Amino acid sequence: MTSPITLVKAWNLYPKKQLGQNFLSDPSTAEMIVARSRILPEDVVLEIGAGLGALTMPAARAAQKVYAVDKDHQLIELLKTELLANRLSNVVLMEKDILKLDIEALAETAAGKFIVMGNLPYNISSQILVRLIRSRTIVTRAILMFQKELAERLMAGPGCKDYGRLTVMLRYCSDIKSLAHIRASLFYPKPKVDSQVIQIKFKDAPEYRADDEEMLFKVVKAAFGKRRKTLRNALAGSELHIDAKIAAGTLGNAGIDPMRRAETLDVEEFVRLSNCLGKVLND
Ligand SMILES: C[S@@+](CC[C@H](N)C(=O)[O-])C[C@H]1O[C@@H](n2cnc3c(N)ncnc32)[C@H](O)[C@@H]1O
Repeated sequence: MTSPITLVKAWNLYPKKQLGQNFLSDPSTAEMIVARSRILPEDVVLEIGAGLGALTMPAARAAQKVYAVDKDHQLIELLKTELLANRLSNVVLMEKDILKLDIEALAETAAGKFIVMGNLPYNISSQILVRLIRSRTIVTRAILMFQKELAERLMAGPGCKDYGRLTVMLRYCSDIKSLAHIRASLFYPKPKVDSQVIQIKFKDAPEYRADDEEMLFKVVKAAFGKRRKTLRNALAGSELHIDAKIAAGTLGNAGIDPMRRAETLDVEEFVRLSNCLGKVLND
């Protein structure tokens, strides 16, 4: 792997802050991440934000095929040359905004298990995660690098200040674990904070199934939208368009004290609440 500083200078590029361009500059760290990802020769990988190819190249050596997506035209051109120089012919480069990519359609064309990986642009990490949760029937696993703060939020348990909307959505449909901690000094340019690599393994079926998943995600969003408020007030002043009386009654039916706050509820309680609210709204 040619160092990012050398490549960036040779191609007269400037890392773009608005695209979250902090390139992993240590090849052994990239190798370690791919090794811990346990990619098999039959696997197909979708890499989000390929950049200068730090993860693309070791992933291509491990997998059957890699779809490497990046929005930046210059980086795609550069990576084309790097892949040729490294004789890697199983990478399909895609110059595309990941938020506009039809992941389901791509996965359907893939003959093999579909694994998503990436050192995510920090400014759209949460949006990407929500998209993956919605596309999870076709994604076996995701191995994603996040800024440490977001990673800690994703791994938090009920009662913690970091526990939030994405934590509950992920806990509902996946098992997650930390694969590695990566120091900020291993990126160019150096970001302000360290990163963490997390593996998200989507469950075949949730342990506590919501009758209506969209309703569950709306309830979770509403509850954490005003996390300082009691659940009764958070739900009442939300996009669910229910008043405080209905909110309190529904919480009571679900066996949840209306005076509790969102961060104290576990996934099973959110599912119960969403199922009760679905019944009330459909009556
Ligand atoms: C943190 S860098 C990671 C680069 C490389 N994977 C690495 O580890 O060194 C994030 C990459 O995502 C790309 N990117 C940013 N926004 C994107 C978007 N909406 N769609 C696709 N790629 C995007 C950036 O151009 C950048 O190359």
